[in-house]
Amino acid sequence: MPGTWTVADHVELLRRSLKTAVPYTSGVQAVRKEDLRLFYCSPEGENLKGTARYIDFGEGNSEESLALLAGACQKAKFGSEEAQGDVLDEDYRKAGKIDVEDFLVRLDAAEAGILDAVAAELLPPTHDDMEEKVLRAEMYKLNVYGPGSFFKAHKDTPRGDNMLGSLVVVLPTQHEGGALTLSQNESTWVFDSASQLQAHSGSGSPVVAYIAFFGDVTHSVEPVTSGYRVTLTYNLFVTTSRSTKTVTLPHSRIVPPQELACETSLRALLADSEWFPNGGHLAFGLTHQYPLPRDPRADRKSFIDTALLKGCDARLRNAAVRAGLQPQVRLMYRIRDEEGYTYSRPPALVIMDKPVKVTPGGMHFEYEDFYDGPSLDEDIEQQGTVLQEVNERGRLLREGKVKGEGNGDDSEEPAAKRQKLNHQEDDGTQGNADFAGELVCWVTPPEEKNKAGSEYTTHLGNDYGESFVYGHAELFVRIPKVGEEGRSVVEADEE
Ligand SMILES: O=C(O)CCC(=O)C(=O)O
Ligand SMILES: [Fe+2]
Repeated sequence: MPGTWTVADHVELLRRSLKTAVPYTSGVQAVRKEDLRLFYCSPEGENLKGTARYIDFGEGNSEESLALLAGACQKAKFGSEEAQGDVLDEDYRKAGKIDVEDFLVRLDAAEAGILDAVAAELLPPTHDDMEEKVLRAEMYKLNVYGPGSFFKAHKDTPRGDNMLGSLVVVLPTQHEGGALTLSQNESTWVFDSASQLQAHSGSGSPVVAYIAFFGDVTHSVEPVTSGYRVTLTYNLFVTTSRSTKTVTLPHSRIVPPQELACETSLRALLADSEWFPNGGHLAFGLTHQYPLPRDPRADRKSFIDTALLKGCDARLRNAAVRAGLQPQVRLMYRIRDEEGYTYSRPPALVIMDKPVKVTPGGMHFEYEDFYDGPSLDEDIEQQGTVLQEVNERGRLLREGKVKGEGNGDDSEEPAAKRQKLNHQEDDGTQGNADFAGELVCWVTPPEEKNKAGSEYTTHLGNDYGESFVYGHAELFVRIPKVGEEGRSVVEADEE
C-alpha cells in the first residue's frame, strides 16, 4: 500500500512508469469497397506525359495489374545524415513509391475510422489546463513492395516539432512476408499485415490493415517473399487547428491507472517534510525522442511543448500536473566541463528555457566550440538555473558514501538498508561552498545526446529532413520547498 511506502518505493514507481510503453497501435479496419479504387499516373518514358490508370483493391487483383502498378513506381530513396540528403541504396531499401501528386485513392483514413482508433491510443492525453489537441494525417506516399522488396531499420524523418509519428495502411492484396517490425528500448514488436489481411479475406467485406507508431520508433519492412504489398503512408501531426480531416479525443477522459499511481506517489513525496526540504527538481530522461531543430541555436519560445510528449512521457507529465506541479522540458547545458581546460570552480549542469544569448564581444557562438571558453559558460550560468545533483531524498550526495543512490543500481536492496545509507547526507545546501543553484535528482538518467551543442543522433529516415532531427529530452519537475506554495506537508511521526 502506498501509505507504507518509502521515498525509494515512490521514486521507483515513477522511474518504472517510463519503462512501460507500447509505442504503436495496429488493427484491421472494414472499409467500403468503392474506397479501394486507386488511380495513378503511369509514366510513359522520358518526355511523355503520364497515362492515367486505375486499380481496384476491392476486387482480388491479378498479379498482372499489380505488376503494372509496381512498374509505374519510382525506386524509393531514403534520407541519409551522412549524405545530408536522399540516397538510393537497394541494399538498404528496395521498394517502389509513387508520390502523392501522382495518385488518388478514395479511402480517407479519418472518415474510415482509422484516425479515431489511432488517436485513442497515441494522441497525447490533454489535461484540463491544455488546449484541446487533434490528430491530423497527411498522406505521404504510396509504396509497392514486390517479391524481394524490403526496407531495413530506420526512423521516419520528423517533419515538424508537432509530428507525432507515422501511419501505414496496408491495402488488401495477397502477399507473404513484408511484416513491419518495430523496436525501441530493447523491446521489439511485429505487425504481420499479410496474415491479418489473409485472415479477413473471403469475409465478403473488404478490410485494410493499419499500424501507427511514434516517430522515434525504429522500424523495418521484412522482405516480401511472394505477391505485392501495397501501402499508403501518412505523417501524423498533433495540432490544435480544426479541419474536417482531424480527430479529437473526448475532453472528459478516464485517467489511466498508471497515471493515477504516479500522481499518488508524487503527492505522497510532496507531503513528506523530510523529502526535498529545500525544494529542487525531479528530472526524468524521457523514453521517447522528440523532433528538435537541426540547428540548436534556432530561436524557439520554449524547448519542447510538454503537450507534445508521447505515451508514457505524457502520462508522467499529466501525473505531475495533477499533483499540482509544473513539469517542463528544459534545455540542458554543461558548463566548465571541457577537457583540457582548468576551471576555478567545478563543472555544473545548467537548465534553460531558451538557447543561451551570447554577450556581444564574448565567445563567438559556434557549433563546434560551443563549450569553448569561460565567457560562454558565464553567459549560460547567468541566464539559466544551475543544478546540483542530489539523491532521491533531495540530499546532497557525499562522495563515496551514497554512491549508486538514486540511479536504480540498488533497486534490489531492501528499503531499510537504503534508508540507513542515507544518514550520510546533508540537506544539500552546505556541501559545496560555491553552489548557489537548485538541487536535482535524476529519477531516470539523462541521455547524453540532448546536451545543447552536441551532435544529435545520426540516423536514416524515409526522406531527408532539413529542419528537424530526433533528439533526447528531459522533463524537469520543480519541487517547491517545504512551506512554499504548492507544498503542504504532513508532519511525520515515524519510528
Ligand atoms: O510501406 C511501409 O510499410 C512503410 C515503409 C516505411 O517504413 C516508410 O516508408 O518509411
Ligand atoms: Fe518508415
